[in-house]
Amino acid sequence: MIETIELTKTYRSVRAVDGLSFTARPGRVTGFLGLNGSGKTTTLRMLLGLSRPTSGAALINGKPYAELSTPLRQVGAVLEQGISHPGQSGRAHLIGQAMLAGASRARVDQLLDAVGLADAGHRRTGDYSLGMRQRLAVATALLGEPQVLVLDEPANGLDPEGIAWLRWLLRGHADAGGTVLISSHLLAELAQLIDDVVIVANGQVRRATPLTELAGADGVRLRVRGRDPVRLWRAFEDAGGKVTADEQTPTLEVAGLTAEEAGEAAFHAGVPLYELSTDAPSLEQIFLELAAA
Ligand SMILES: Nc1ncnc2c1ncn2[C@@H]1O[C@H](COP(=O)(O)OP(=O)(O)OP(=O)(O)O)[C@@H](O)[C@H]1O
Repeated sequence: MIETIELTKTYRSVRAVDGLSFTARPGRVTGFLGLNGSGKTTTLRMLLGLSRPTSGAALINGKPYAELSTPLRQVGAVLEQGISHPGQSGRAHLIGQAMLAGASRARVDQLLDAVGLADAGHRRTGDYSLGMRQRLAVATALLGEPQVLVLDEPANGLDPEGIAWLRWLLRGHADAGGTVLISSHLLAELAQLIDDVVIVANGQVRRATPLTELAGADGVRLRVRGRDPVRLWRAFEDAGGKVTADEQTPTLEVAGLTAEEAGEAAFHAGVPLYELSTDAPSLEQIFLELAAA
């Protein structure tokens, strides 16, 4: 479980994180989304004890990172910066980290296999591609078999196959009861993966909701064309809809009514309809609207 409570971080005049409160729950993959500079990395760094909050709290399983008794066994992290020495092999890097996390060599080999680096384990990490470095970072995060995973832009540098692999891995972790928090500035990249979404802008939460409820009924617009647009307009407004017109065509756009309600209203007004369709905004559109400061 991950929780931030009124979390705030200021750098001189910049409020990088501004009273941020959200929860990422076990069994769920939570997407932490915002445009560049919205405060995601700063928040994750505070969760991982790499930066101290100006005020508020960032908690892993109910405690600040610094108070966790066995942090590497409770939380695994993939951060943007490289973590390994370029001259070291991937396997040597993992063995060094395994000692800190109290993990065995058998676990190192098992993880190299699980992240698709079994054949590249002996190669210098300096020669790894960005995607391979991301895979190594994921293996490092998993060493201590932590319940909580925090990943900052992990899809960076991964090809479609790598993204599919990451999705499979994180889904499995959450389905086994783990908590996964994953940041990105692209909703499209995560839409197939996440259960819940927390959208931030200017260091504040704009929306925290299950992904399936992000669009909500308010987001759906109807496109309606009929014989008498003026009477239709009035009928829809009388039924509680909010109507706008497309200037180029006699088509009305209606918010706040279902297709059934609009059809009934047109019928009662005695206006034949030529077209009635629903126009749901894409998740990306909604995200961009919410994320724009
Ligand atoms: N060490 C620092 N000193 C001063 N300002 C900082 C520092 N770290 C972050 N900031 C500022 O805080 C704000 C939030 O930055 P942060 O890196 O958390 O955003 P982000 O959402 O992770 O962005 P991105 O998607 O580009 O990684 C930005 O305005 C940034 O310039």
